[in-house]
Amino acid sequence: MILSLRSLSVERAGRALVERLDLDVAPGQIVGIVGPNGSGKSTALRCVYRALRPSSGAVLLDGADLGTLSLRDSARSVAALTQDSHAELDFTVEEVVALGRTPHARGNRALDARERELCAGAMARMDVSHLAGRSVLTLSGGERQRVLVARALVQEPRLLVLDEPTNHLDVRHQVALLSFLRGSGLTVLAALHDLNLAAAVCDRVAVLRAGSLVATGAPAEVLTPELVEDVFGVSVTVVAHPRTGALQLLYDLPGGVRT
Ligand SMILES: Nc1ncnc2c1ncn2[C@@H]1O[C@H](COP(=O)(O)OP(=O)(O)OP(=O)(O)O)[C@@H](O)[C@H]1O
Repeated sequence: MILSLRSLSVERAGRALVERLDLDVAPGQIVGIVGPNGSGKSTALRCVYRALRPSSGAVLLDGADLGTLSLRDSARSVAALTQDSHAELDFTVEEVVALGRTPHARGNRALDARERELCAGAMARMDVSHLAGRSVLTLSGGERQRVLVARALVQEPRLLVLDEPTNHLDVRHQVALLSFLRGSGLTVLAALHDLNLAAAVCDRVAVLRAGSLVATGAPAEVLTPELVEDVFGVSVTVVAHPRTGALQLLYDLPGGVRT
């Protein structure tokens, strides 16, 4: 396993935000964490990218307790796109993407040819090459999100942690990002709100409710109408996509056909 959460618990102000969470991510797998607002998805991810220290339990990276690694060593292995990824400095897009190489750099050296190519490739992949010289302060939410994904990619991590990666992205860029992840061979742990996107992209889905794991497994096993009703309080019909066969959750929205 690249990543194992072992009985991970996080408490704040006497309340368990995450409670005895066990979760494994194998090499090349995409594992999604889904759950209602406030169920502990971001809190669990924060422990993986070391913005939070667990109250008990452990995060193992390649079998080693993450808490025993230096921050620099773990940053070489784990890249994160977070809910609080700030790009508040007046850097250009190109400069922000290049910052992804920081954990691998010795001293203040310039990027070598391979790294420059890596940055250019990640910017092209995320469709931000045309923004290279722009200040990140002037970007739209979705453009900024794509720049931050490019920065995480140039980190060449063993594990990519993504907290709501499709936030702010238009449909085209959502599909492009998820198709890229699917074909990339990257090992990914992602918190996702959209259950259809989770079903389309994840090898395994973990469902959290009030900090506890209620189900884990392949999307088709886990995302049943019963579970979605029980955990999210929403009634759904599950169908197979008529062309691709992919699992689709149809929400019973009010209204029906307008006449
Ligand atoms: N520092 C903190 N102190 C107290 N409570 C906190 C703290 N950080 C988060 N929480 C609470 O912990 C719970 C879990 O938060 P978290 O951000 O992990 O949820 P989430 O599943 O990612 O939610 P969302 O879907 O809304 O992004 C929430 O109820 C939140 O208010």
